[in-house]
Amino acid sequence: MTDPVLEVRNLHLSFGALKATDDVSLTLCPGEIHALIGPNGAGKSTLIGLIAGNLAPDAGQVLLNGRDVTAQDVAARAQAGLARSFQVSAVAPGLSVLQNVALAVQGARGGSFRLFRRALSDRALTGAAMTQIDRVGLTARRTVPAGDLAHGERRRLELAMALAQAPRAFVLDEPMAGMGPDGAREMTTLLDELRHEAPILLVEHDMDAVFRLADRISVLVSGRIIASGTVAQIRANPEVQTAYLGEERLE
Ligand SMILES: Nc1ncnc2c1ncn2[C@@H]1O[C@H](COP(=O)(O)OP(=O)(O)OP(=O)(O)O)[C@@H](O)[C@H]1O
Repeated sequence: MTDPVLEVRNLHLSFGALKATDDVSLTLCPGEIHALIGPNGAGKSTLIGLIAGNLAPDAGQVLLNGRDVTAQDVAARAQAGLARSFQVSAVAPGLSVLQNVALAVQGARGGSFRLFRRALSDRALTGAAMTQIDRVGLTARRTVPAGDLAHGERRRLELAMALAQAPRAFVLDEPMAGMGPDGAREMTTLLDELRHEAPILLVEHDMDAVFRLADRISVLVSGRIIASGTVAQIRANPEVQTAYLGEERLE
């Protein structure tokens, strides 16, 4: 079996008496989309925070490419290849799409942001940035200030910035949120392509998208993973139906 790119081992985190993360283990393997679903308050954001390094666990480990990163902060995990997108955003609204992505490329190469102006006139940098902009379908919008983008375009910009960091794993927090049906379909197609770049841990409430994209689904309820399996297994799991999906949503 291929080694997981991202592995979470027996993570625990309590807020006072509340067990927000209760002995959670999961893996993310090359090429896959592993969806994490669960009702509001199940602990999805907490788990993402533990994986990305915003939160420190009471117990357990996070491994990236087999290396224990539990003691590392957000920046160190990002440098190690963990690309988290959508809730924490570094998009500068006054800068163009191209400038934002060029800065992300520069940051990934360890460049100093004080060399900002030089970065924007560096052809190698802008060339690398354009490659990612083309991939997410924003070529025609490259000179537009990020602050003027429509919601779905902004999400694509954030993906281009994540791609610029040559990620080893994506952790995506509700990429379909706030999108209409067309936007959600486009994002679904894009994520389906990106999984080959780096596997995706996907937190998403849009069950159509989850059922279309996920190779595996883990269901989180009250901080615990109550089931993990393929789309077919999860749809057929009676405990999942009771706890979360509801029979009507499975039809
Ligand atoms: N900093 C905190 N202090 C105390 N309790 C917290 C804190 N952060 C989260 N919680 C609680 O932990 C539980 C899990 O919350 P979390 O936000 O991780 O759930 P979620 O699955 O992401 O929910 P949603 O789908 O609504 O975003 C909730 O009961 C929440 O109220």
